[in-house]
Amino acid sequence: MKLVYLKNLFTLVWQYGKALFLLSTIIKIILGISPLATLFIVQEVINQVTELIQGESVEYMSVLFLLLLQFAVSVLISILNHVDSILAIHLEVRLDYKISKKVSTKSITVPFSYFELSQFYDHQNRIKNGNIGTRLMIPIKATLDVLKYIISISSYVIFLATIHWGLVVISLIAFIPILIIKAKFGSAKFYLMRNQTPAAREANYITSLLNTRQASKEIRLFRLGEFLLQKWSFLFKKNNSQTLRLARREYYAFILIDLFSALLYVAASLLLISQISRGFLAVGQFVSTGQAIQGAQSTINMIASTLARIYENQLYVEDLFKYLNYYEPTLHKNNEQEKTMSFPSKVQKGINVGNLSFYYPHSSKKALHNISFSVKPGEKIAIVGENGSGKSTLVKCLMGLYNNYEGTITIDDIDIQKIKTNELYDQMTGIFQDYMKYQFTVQENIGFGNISKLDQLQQIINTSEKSGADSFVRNLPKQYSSRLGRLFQGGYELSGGQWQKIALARALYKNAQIIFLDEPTASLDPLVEIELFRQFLSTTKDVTTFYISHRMASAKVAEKILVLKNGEIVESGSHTELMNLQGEYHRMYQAQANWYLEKDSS
Ligand SMILES: Nc1ncnc2c1ncn2[C@@H]1O[C@H](COP(=O)(O)OP(=O)(O)OP(=O)(O)O)[C@@H](O)[C@H]1O
Repeated sequence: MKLVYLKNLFTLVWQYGKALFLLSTIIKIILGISPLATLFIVQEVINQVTELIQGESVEYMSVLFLLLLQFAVSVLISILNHVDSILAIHLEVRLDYKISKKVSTKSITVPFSYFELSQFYDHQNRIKNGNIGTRLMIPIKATLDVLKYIISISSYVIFLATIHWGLVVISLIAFIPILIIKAKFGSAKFYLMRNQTPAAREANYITSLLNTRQASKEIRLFRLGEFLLQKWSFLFKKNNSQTLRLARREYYAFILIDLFSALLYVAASLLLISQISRGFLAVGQFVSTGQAIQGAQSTINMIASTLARIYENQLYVEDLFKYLNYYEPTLHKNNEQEKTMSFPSKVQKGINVGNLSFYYPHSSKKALHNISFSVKPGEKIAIVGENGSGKSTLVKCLMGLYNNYEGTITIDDIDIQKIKTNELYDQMTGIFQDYMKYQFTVQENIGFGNISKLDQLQQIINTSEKSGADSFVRNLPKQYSSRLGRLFQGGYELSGGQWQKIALARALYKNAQIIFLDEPTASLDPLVEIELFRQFLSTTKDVTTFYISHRMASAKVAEKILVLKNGEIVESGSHTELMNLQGEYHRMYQAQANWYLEKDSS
């Protein structure tokens, strides 16, 4: 058991809920002593009542006082238990909030390339499986419970020792096998869950496919329902049968433990009977000793289960802290402290890319190979090439999303890896192929492009006009306050092209010096695309623009065109230069032009 993670957890608890934790500890100590107090009171009550029945002179008031005391103690125990539960809930909610926030902060601060690692996804999934606060409270509550049980067992042992030392030995012998078996199964369960995560994640993915609107069209059209359901059943059953097998083995072991405990109980009873036959025990002592033996055995059982629970959950705690400290050295070329340079307030020389090569994590194939080019401030660059030629990868490297590349990317001779991340992103904007469709209002969807100006409605409207979104937003019932998407009540679904115009507006809303457009107009018809491009280029004259488009007619308007093939730049120049070259660009352009001509004449 690695106690260091448990210690880290307690440090956090101390940090976030010192008073709650202290109060809870005091309550556990009082509850730990309470069984001994109850035993003594019960013993006295029975002794005095027995004497009363036998006609011996006993003070009625003293019996009444003992009964009242017994009542008061049981009420106090009940109140303390409830207060303890309330304190635990407070602590749980606080921990859930603080640690969930830490986990989400981790997600938004790790390098983008972490999301290419499936083990990072699996780890994230394991951590977020269930309520974090509840899972963290289990070892905390359990540790405090162990403290309570140790106090209780000590008091039972002292009590039993006053009767006969053999009773102490019998009670303690029960402890060892119970502890071993429960710890063994606790760890087995955790490792099983860990091994099951990839299959569970895939099963969850299939469930989400079966339940989403987006997938439901293809599922019906291609009649995928039955196949996906079978795939899900296979994964589900595989995990379930492993879980059930372990549960069966665990319960067989528990049956053995119960048999062993029963045997020990018989031995203790024989010892008690021999004590009575030799006249060493009064009725009250006999009853309370019986209670003490049972109490000791059940407390031992509880200690063993609770320690096993701590063990099982400390593995979760370990997993959580490992996630919070997850660090993939190869994906961190420069940490934030080393990023000391500012982004030029106005780019003078431009961008220079030198011998850029890039591998995706855990991939042996180069996605980019020896890319070199330079771009003047305000220049409009089109990147063209066949599917998989490396266009999006190049754009992501230029955006600073990946930093584990070979070669250099500089802006006014400053290595982008040395520029403070916030400043870099303040000066860059863009729209991705898989842009987001935020299920929020239009104003938020566009305003997210410049979060500090989220409430500047007039500026949002101006930008929306530039992207061609304003005309249909005006027709929505609540215009810019209309919620988009169907996920929440009252949302309006847009067409693919309309969503794309909203995403384009979001990209334009930031006054950045560089803009990246990765197929920003794929959902628009060609004429609208060209018109939008012209409008866009005229309003963003000073902005250095990189755009990827599969429509060669759009690339034509660029000042410089980069032609990518298998991760390399095979040609670069203006449209006229490249057409004269009669190479790859010419081939692609002609192919598209012919296609349109053929379509026209048919
Ligand atoms: N996340 C990833 N992990 C591993 N390899 C990837 C990843 N994304 C892309 N690749 C690979 O990198 C190469 C370049 O992909 P990229 O997406 O940059 O191409 P593209 O030119 O933008 O293609 P498209 O026109 O289809 O969008 C491809 O071989 C692709 O398989």
